[in-house]
Amino acid sequence: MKPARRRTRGLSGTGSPAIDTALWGKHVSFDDPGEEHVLGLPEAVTACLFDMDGVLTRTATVHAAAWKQMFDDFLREREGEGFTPFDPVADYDEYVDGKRREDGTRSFLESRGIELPEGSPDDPPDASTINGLSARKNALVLEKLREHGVEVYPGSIRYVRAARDAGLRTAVVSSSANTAQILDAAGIADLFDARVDGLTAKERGLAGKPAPDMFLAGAESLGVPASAAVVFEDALAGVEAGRAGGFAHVVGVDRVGQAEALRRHGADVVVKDLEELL
Ligand SMILES: O=P(O)(O)OC[C@H]1O[C@@H](O)[C@H](O)[C@@H](O)[C@@H]1O
Repeated sequence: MKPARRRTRGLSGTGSPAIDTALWGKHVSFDDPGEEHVLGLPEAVTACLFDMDGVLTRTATVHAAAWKQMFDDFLREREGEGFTPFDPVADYDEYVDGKRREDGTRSFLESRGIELPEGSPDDPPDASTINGLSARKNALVLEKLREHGVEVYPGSIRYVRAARDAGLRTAVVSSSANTAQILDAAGIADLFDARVDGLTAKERGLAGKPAPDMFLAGAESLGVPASAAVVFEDALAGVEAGRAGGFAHVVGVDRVGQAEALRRHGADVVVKDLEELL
């Protein structure tokens, strides 16, 4: 596949130094000051891998609320009213965001020194197991989504369309086992050539983020090497996965004021919304 088209920016001859793209959120010097790389991407990029919750859809906050409700109920039952509640920003970002459901449950409990048996995937929501708590959280997410519907980030959707118009291939790479339903509910499923999600990861035995496996599988399903693909992520575990996979570029999407942490975990650039790259 050909690299994305470049367009001339008309700055040649202005005597400007190499373009210091404030747009990218960090200093990036292009070789030729007369050219702007399409959509803020390095020239070698032919494919875009988008995380979903928090990048394409406003569902990260729905997940965070469901995690809080589930963990707070669990902690209250276990420790009484004096329990330390789940912090929907700090705990969510650090232990849960971007990870597959059971990994999120395990990781937060570990942070509190709580060990529970794994149980089995068909454990009911009232089972005191990793699978049981995960089922409880999923029931809450589905209830909230049914109640409120799914909203997209319009700037992200414009960006995905522009990427496709520029000849780039697109995939969704999300840890969520509810990805297909959420894309359908948002009416954006047809904007992607491939999908790797929590269910496919389980079926194919792929390690979850922060391991790079899901993104590598996304690139493979688009028929491109990691060196030709860019990762768009809002989660610390997600940018870490992008960095670990050796992708051409990792764009951190900062919806909650954690730009510095996204950079530390592997983002090459951080934007507040993909609109900034258009
Ligand atoms: O519970 P689901 O829908 O399978 O999603 C798993 C995880 O998917 C990720 O995309 C979200 O960032 C997490 O918050 C969420 O917990």
